[in-house]
Amino acid sequence: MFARKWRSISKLQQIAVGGGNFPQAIVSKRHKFDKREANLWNKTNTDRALDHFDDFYGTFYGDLWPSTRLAMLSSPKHCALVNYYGDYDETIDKLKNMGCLDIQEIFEENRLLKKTKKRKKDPVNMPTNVIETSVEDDESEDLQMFSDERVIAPGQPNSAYLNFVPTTKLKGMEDWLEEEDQFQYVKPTYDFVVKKQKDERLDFPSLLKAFVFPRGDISRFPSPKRSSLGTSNYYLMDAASLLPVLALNLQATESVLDLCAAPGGKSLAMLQTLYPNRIVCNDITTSRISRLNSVLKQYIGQTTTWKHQLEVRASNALHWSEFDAFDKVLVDAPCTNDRHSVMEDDNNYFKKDRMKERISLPETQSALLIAGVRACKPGGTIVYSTCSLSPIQNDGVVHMAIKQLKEIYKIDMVVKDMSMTMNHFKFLCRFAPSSSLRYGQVALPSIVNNFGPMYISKLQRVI
Ligand SMILES: C[S@@+](CC[C@H](N)C(=O)[O-])C[C@H]1O[C@@H](n2cnc3c(N)ncnc32)[C@H](O)[C@@H]1O
Repeated sequence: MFARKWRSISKLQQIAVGGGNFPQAIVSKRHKFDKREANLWNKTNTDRALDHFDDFYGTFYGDLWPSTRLAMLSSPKHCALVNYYGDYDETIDKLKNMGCLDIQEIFEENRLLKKTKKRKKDPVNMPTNVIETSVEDDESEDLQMFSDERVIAPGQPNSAYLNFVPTTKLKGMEDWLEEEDQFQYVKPTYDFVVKKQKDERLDFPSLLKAFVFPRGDISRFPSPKRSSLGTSNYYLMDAASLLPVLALNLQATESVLDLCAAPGGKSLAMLQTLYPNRIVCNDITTSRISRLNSVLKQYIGQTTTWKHQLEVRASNALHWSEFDAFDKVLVDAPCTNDRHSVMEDDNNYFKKDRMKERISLPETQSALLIAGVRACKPGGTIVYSTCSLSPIQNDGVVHMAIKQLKEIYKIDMVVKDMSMTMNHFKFLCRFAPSSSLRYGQVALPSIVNNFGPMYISKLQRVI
């Protein structure tokens, strides 16, 4: 632990505490590391974020952390989301000619490949007439391999970090409390069980087309071009941001709420499916709503397709009052935005005077998820996502929300296990092993395909 902290402070600071190249034992005798003191040194916000991540994620993700760290400190990759409302076919051809890969095509190929591999494993018992059977058969095999419903029982590993530090406890700690210090307040919650079911088969929306450069290729997309309709031909976004939208498994004529929608990348991806018969894009921040509106103008343009179906709302989701109303709800919550936190000093959650706000994020996220569930119809689907690797902001929030939904609102939830589905996206993202998470999947940035971080948890409201 000391070694990690030691590496994360600058050479100058090491010398200042009598270190330099001194063996750690000598250094630690001369100067015991003090978190409070370290934070008083002149560190930038990004330094503080990295220190925090080295400690917290280093412990949680183990061997996967150094390569994730390297990727987060390197230039991110993008995908090009083709705009249905701007030279769609021509853009697809252009992207293919540039050597880009069609995410949808590879996803479907992987699904078929997996089916073929399974058959090869057991050729003797395989009746010859099923060799060309449909993809659905493959999914049903998965179902057999996988128990239909699993109950996460109290006392299983990882359950210990699932309570938050109450913000009332923060008094007097404003200068130095780390997110990980929330652990010291944590008591295991062994008083309820969470049901987990295998996720349904994902239908990749046929019109949703997004392209990436192959693995290891760090080419950049040219800026989007104006199409013949005046709209832009593609939207550049993190490919991992498509995962929460895909996890919703949108179907034609469904109603969708994007509770924290701005600046609108995921809303735009939903619109590209042409599926929803109603879509509400909500956000609390006026300036970000303006960005959302300009994205919609730039990409949807003058089309009347969405005139009566698309609504942009500027409201605080915590006061949402339209209950039991939507088939699908996306809660893409505000979070520490880890990539931003290690790269940009401005608007950084690790700024000293934002400490309270940062530490209270899980409570806010949990309240937003609860609002999203209450806005969803019974039987409907809710996807919770963040672009943080923090187990507290991810699984911790989902756990807390499920518990409160049950206790306060008498709403039962089921967690959908998306691990099988996400297997088909391994060409795109590197996922943390399922054993490290209980309620979702997390895409870890990797230098060969630098997307993410992105955590996704899929829930179904039972009643
Ligand atoms: C991660 S960003 C959303 C990104 C967006 N989904 C996208 O794909 O472009 C989180 C958003 O949550 C919004 N937000 C934070 N608190 C909120 C609240 N109480 N109600 C509604 N929106 C909120 C922020 O303004 C921010 O735009």
